[in-house]
Amino acid sequence: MPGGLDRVAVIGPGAIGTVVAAALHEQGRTPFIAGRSKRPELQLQVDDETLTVPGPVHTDPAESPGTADLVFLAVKATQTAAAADWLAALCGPETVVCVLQNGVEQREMVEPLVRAGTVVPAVVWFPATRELGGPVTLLSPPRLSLPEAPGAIVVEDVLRGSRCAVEVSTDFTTLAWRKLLQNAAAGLMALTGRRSGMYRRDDIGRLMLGYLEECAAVARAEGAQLTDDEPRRLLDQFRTAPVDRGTSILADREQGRPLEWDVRNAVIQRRGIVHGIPTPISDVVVPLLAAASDGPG
Ligand SMILES: NC(=O)C1=CN([C@@H]2O[C@H](COP(=O)(O)OP(=O)(O)OC[C@H]3O[C@@H](n4cnc5c(N)ncnc54)[C@H](OP(=O)(O)O)[C@@H]3O)[C@@H](O)[C@H]2O)C=CC1
Ligand SMILES: CC(C)(CO)C(=O)C(=O)O
Repeated sequence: MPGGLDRVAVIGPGAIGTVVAAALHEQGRTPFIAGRSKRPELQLQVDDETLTVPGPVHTDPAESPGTADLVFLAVKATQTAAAADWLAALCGPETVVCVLQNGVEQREMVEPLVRAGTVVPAVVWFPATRELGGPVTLLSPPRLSLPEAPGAIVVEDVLRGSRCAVEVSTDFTTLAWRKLLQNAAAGLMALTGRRSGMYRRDDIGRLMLGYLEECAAVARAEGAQLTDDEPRRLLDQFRTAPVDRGTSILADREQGRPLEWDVRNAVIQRRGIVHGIPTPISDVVVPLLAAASDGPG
């Protein structure tokens, strides 16, 4: 981690963490890399180019170089608690923690683990995949949305001019829920073991529209400005995507890892209860995802 004002760290050098680490490295801001599995370096495949981010990936919080100015947290939401020692080792009162995770509850989940510092959620719009033991592949240009909030300016400054675009929004609630709808619907792929092509089926299209209407009703109650045609627009987006386009929750299912069913799907059910909005499709989808993830059996 370089000295001065650019002490940047990435916790969780997986698909998303590697993309951000590469964007930082290309800008001369090579981050300190905090992970779970030892590796000498990170590799990112972008079209025909392979970018290498010098490591190593540190796996012991005792190896922390001290507090960072900016920490990107890119572990899965199911892994956040296990990354608490890294957060403790890298965060001081001036540290900004930018949470690169799906969901709408990043602050509630991460703030209790950051004893000092400011937590800023981000919407991660780009897909990236990670082969076990292999490089990460970037599938579309990296783009983040952040709320107009303390700390967002630090993220914007650090990534300015890099391959990872940062947008600071005055209506983050709408963006975060729009992305959550996308993730909730993508969760159906983890149930079928199929990719985007499955949304072209009429029966799945009807199920998805009903599910998205339900999610949109909860999102609106939470303050998101979603238009009536949002569910149809999203369905069309999934139907026109390449048939083999996956999603990180499907990758987790295929690799036998715990699924982010709580932050991506159950949250709609939970917030529906708060607002008195029925969520009959979630009431079927969520237990199936939870059981697929956590068993028993
Ligand atoms: N992949 C995608 O296309 C997108 C993902 N997202 C979201 O981004 C977040 C990150 O997802 P993604 O990058 O796909 O996940 P990955 O599984 O690819 O990466 C997670 C990384 O965190 C590491 N890790 C696990 N536990 C710890 C720990 N205790 N301390 C430090 N590092 C740890 C993992 O290590 P190990 O190598 O040992 O597994 C892995 O390198 C998720 O919330 C996801 O929903 C959002 C948009 C797109
Ligand atoms: C690919 C994308 C952007 C949409 O599903 C995603 O958020 C994920 O894979 O988790």
